[in-house]
Amino acid sequence: MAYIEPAPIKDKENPLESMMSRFDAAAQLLGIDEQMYHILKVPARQVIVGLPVTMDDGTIKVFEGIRVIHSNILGPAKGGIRFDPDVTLDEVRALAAWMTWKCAVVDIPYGGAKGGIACNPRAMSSGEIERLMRAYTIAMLDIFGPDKDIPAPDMGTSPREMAWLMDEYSKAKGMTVTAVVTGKPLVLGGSLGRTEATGRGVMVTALAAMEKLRINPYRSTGAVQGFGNVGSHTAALLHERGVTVQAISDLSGAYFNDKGINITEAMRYRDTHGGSLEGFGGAEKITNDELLTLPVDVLVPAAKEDVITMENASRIQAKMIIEGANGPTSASADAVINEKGILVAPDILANAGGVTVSYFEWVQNRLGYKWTLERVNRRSDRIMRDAFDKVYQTSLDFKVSMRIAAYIVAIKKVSDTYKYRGGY
Ligand SMILES: NC(=O)C1=CN([C@@H]2O[C@H](COP(=O)(O)OP(=O)(O)OC[C@H]3O[C@@H](n4cnc5c(N)ncnc54)[C@H](OP(=O)(O)O)[C@@H]3O)[C@@H](O)[C@H]2O)C=CC1
Ligand SMILES: O=C(O)CCC(=O)C(=O)O
Repeated sequence: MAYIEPAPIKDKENPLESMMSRFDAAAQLLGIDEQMYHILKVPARQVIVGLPVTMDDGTIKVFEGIRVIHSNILGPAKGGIRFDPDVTLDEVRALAAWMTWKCAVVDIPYGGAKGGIACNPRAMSSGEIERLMRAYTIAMLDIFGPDKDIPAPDMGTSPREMAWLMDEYSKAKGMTVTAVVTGKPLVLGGSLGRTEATGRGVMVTALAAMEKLRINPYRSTGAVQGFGNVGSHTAALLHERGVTVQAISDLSGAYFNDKGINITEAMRYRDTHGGSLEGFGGAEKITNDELLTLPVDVLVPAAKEDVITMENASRIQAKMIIEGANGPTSASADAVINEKGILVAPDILANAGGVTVSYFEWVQNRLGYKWTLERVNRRSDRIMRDAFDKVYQTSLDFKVSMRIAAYIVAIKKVSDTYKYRGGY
């Protein structure tokens, strides 16, 4: 297949540049005019706030809180909040744009947003994190809202933080507003299935890709980088569908067993050892880079951006890469990966199960009703499979990789919406 791909970026990449180079390639193929190009490129709103927080030792530390709304043309903006020491404005801008494209790929009525605070939640007490989250919520009171911008968890945040956000927002509004945030604990109006939804979508995508490559899951092997929300549930669900998951990892390193890792045991170990796999037995310790280059059928990067780069792309041996993380492949690695004939299900398709079930959570909150797990899973599986088929067919029609095809599907939907709405 002849691929039309973005030009490689020479210097160290940042996620925003990676996102933009794929966007440019797809926009060019679609023949987007210059005005529309600029409308789609520039974020609708970017907010940076200073957040003074009293630390446990009595000192006051000021954090920088970011929220970027890339687009709200399809509906309220939607996207997670990241707590990580490496958070930058460019990263959040890229993540917000990816949310716009992701929601369009799975055809849910949301725009894209993302939030981030540069902090190290592992080095903070629960009280310090709670005060930070509440301060961020108050600072974003005019930004957030069930019809405006609806946050959710991302790296370093979980249902616990979403509960604090919901509580602080509700107190400020003088009423309980469950639909202001998704990924909440069940008791506060969270949806059944949201915790494992992103991993489940990754699994559905991997099985669809295996079908195309005629790989029998029961005779297949996999490796998953990252063992947080996305990685651990992906590993568990792939295992449940017959895949021998030979390697898992977190920041402490990677753990390899060619007979397969016991994922339930690994999750239990992590949960009883301060959230880390450090010291996990029954596996050989390898590096995260070695995990990425294992000769497996399915590779799932589910940790963070730019882990598959020009430097290691030529050593990747997997038959398919199913992107659980946002932006795990640098744009400069695309051409090498494509030349090797590796099927890549891109982030804006493969990890869309999370926001899909977040959408279901918001719908349930607004209806004041609760769906069964069976209904949530059935509907999200169908959305994920339909999106996969649409992107796959687009890649055949345009003779491009699935990544560029996903951008084509998304950009077409968002630009058509702008054209019909007009008014600019
Ligand atoms: N949560 C969600 O619903 C969604 C998340 N995503 C994306 O998935 C990715 C992971 O998010 P999520 O699972 O929520 O995050 P979590 O914070 O729950 O987990 C992140 C995992 O990645 C590991 N990790 C971090 N840095 C590295 C590294 N350099 N090498 C190897 N492992 C590393 C962490 O290890 P340790 O625990 O040791 O720090 C942890 O196991 C992100 O890109 C996020 O944007 C995408 C869609 C939805
Ligand atoms: O569930 C959501 O609303 C957003 C999840 C998210 O941040 C993502 O898909 O990257």
